[in-house]
Amino acid sequence: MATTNLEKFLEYVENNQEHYVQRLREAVAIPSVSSDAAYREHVFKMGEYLGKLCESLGISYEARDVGTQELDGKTLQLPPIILGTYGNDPNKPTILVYGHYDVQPALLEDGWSSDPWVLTEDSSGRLMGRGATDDKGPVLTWFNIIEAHQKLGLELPVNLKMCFEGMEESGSEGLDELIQQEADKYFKGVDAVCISDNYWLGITKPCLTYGLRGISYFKLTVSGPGKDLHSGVFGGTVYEPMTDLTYLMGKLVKPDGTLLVPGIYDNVAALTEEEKAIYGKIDFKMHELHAAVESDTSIYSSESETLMYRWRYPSLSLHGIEGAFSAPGAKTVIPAKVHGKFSIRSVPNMDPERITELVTKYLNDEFAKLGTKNKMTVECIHGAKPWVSNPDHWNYVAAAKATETVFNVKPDLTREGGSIPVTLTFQDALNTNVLLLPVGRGDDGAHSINEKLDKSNLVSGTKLLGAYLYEVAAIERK
Ligand SMILES: C[C@H](N)C(=O)N[C@@H](Cc1c[nH]cn1)C(=O)O
Ligand SMILES: [Zn+2]
Ligand SMILES: [Zn+2]
Repeated sequence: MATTNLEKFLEYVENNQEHYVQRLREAVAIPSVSSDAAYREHVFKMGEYLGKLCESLGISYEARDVGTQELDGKTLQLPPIILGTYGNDPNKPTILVYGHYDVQPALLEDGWSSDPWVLTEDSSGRLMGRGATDDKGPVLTWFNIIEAHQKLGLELPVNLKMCFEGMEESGSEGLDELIQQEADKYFKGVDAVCISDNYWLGITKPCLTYGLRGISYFKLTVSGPGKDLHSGVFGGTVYEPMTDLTYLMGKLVKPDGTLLVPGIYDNVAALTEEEKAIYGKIDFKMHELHAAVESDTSIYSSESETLMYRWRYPSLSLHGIEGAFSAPGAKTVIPAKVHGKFSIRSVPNMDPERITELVTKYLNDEFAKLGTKNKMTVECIHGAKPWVSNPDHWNYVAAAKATETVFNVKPDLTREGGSIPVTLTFQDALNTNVLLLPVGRGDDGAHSINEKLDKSNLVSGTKLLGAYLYEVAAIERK
């Protein structure tokens, strides 16, 4: 029997694994941390790296300047949004793929086993390095797919449009405006959107993801003394910013995860019997969660409750305190100004503006009760709305078929607790279906130390996303 183009493609990918690992190694070596001004030049370098890939593969592209941002009192140039176009055949569907080329911060001293900017492969084929799974590995698969087709002398079955940003981990600044402006220009004619920027639930079963929580990220600042002070000389005689701040942070959430901000649960969508039934059918086991977090400190003992509190109820996490003493040793200091960082993961039908109002009022009320002479401010520094898509759409049917081709299994339909600001913007501004089609596993450790992507997932993910394009081209789209 004649070999199909898809079969040729799958075989090519299988035979070129080391090339894909090498490409990921080059990308991981660029520390493109978007949240830290000191790393901004590297975010630009990563954008240039993708631009060069586009050039080498004949992808027509533009590195779109989206202006500046204010960060820590400085005006910084925002990294460009890479817009690429590959193919323009009116007889083919057009798929828009999105990903991000910025990463979370990473320091060896955080506890990494090796340099986070050097991709390290262990004996089990785990490719460890910051951005390996979030989101450099998945972004590179789109280039791997185009390259494989060129080497094989094959056309892609679809037209591809690409949108890769360098600010996703810091609120996607500049992207929403660009999408609104370009909805009827660059993005015109897009039939569906595919994003690979999340993970399987566990470590073996692939999934398609149709919902995400939103995020409201807050900075709570308390200041008093004009400079850091000696705690022996001044302790007990001045109001201490850290004392006020930690008191307030302790008033935000209970250890069992309950949010303490009055009114915060008011708009949370009610749980229907129909929705409740979904959770029991998902292939997910508590031991997989325990393995992923490397402890058994889960709040809920059942799989269903755990999934509900990850996907459909809000959570509040305390992330850190900027300005506080945190080095080794025993410095006896009273920090003069401290910034507490926390975020709320929001769910349908919570509204970001209402969240900010409720949090601000609550913290001001609680601060007033302290009777301190220090000053307090609170601001939401970035946010994203929750997103839910229609998993019955042909885009999901095509992805499910591709999953069966590559993994020989029907994927689970999942939601996820993380946030990708652009999902809802694409859905609304382009009036199109958005699909999340993950490459990595639930234990990849995105945002954590020792982030990894298994080599087998890099390879199967490249096959999956390529097979998805074939299914999109073949499916009845209405
Ligand atoms: C799910 C995606 N890969 C991701 O990690 N998103 C981030 C977005 C974000 C928002 N503020 C900072 N980063 C997340 O969910 O934390
Ligand atoms: Zn991330
Ligand atoms: Zn991501």
